[in-house]
Amino acid sequence: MRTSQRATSGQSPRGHASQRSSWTITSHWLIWVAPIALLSSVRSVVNHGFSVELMESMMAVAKEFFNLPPEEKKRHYSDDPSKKMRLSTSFNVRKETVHNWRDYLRLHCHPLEELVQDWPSDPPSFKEVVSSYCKEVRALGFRLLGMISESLGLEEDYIKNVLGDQEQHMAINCYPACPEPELTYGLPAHTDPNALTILLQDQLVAGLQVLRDGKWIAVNPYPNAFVINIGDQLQALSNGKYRSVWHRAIVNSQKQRMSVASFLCPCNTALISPPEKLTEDGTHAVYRSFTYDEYYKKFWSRNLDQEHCLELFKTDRL
Ligand SMILES: O=C(O)CCC(=O)C(=O)O
Ligand SMILES: [Fe+2]
Repeated sequence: MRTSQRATSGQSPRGHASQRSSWTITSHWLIWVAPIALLSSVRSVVNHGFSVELMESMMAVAKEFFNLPPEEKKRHYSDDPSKKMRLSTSFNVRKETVHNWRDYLRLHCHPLEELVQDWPSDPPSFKEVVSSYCKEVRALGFRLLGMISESLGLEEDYIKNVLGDQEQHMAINCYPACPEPELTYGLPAHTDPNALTILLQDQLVAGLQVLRDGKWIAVNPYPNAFVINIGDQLQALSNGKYRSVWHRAIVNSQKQRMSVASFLCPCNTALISPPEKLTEDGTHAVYRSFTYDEYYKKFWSRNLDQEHCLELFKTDRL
């Protein structure tokens, strides 16, 4: 399913890959995650109350799925982004001319009971493990949103209420070993269009990088940690106080790498607009109000390598 293509950016994807992120939070994440996230918007969190066995089972079943024979997997293949369960490749094969070295299984996960029956039944434990994981990840995401609200001086449930009955999507990413890794990306630089992303990384193979002060920095796997990415919607809602993080995945010639990204997304009708509390001192709204539906359609109508989608919603552009 994959096609090797040249990366669009002239910059070497391997630059800075060996640097270790200094941002990993090793303890007291409940205390630290919100204030630190104000400064920069990707964090590794541990002591998160999430079952380590479940994290391991999730990664194991993800690997098992991608190790199935291609004939078995291909029944799930689709390039239609509106499908609620599909196996696909690269990012948006209908739009892009340059593809990336990634296969992924994308699942809509809420409401779980309505969706789970359409998920793969091979490996046999897939539905059970992934459903349990989705439930736990949702609860963790809500705890984080509560902390982020409070860090902005808002009620704990403010953001959760604004985002409505949140959608939840999952991308199980598989980046096979690539014979010419310097020519391509697993995923090129992008920000996540949703509110909050909870990323489970392969413990054995590194590949995630984030942009900080103009440099790409490796976020290497850390035992039992999740990486938390702020997405575009929290940037808009917080009037730019939280920033959605530019990140990318590089590939290597030796080993397949996996990651499991869980995306909490506002419901389609949620109105994304900064709370009065953040503008009452005369600070102007950086972005015009929009519904998530409007944003999401705009995001998927474009390529990942274009200007940041949020730029199109800036008030000083009107
Ligand atoms: O594989 C990774 O570490 C990053 C995945 C990612 O950014 C995504 O699925 O949006
Ligand atoms: Fe991402």
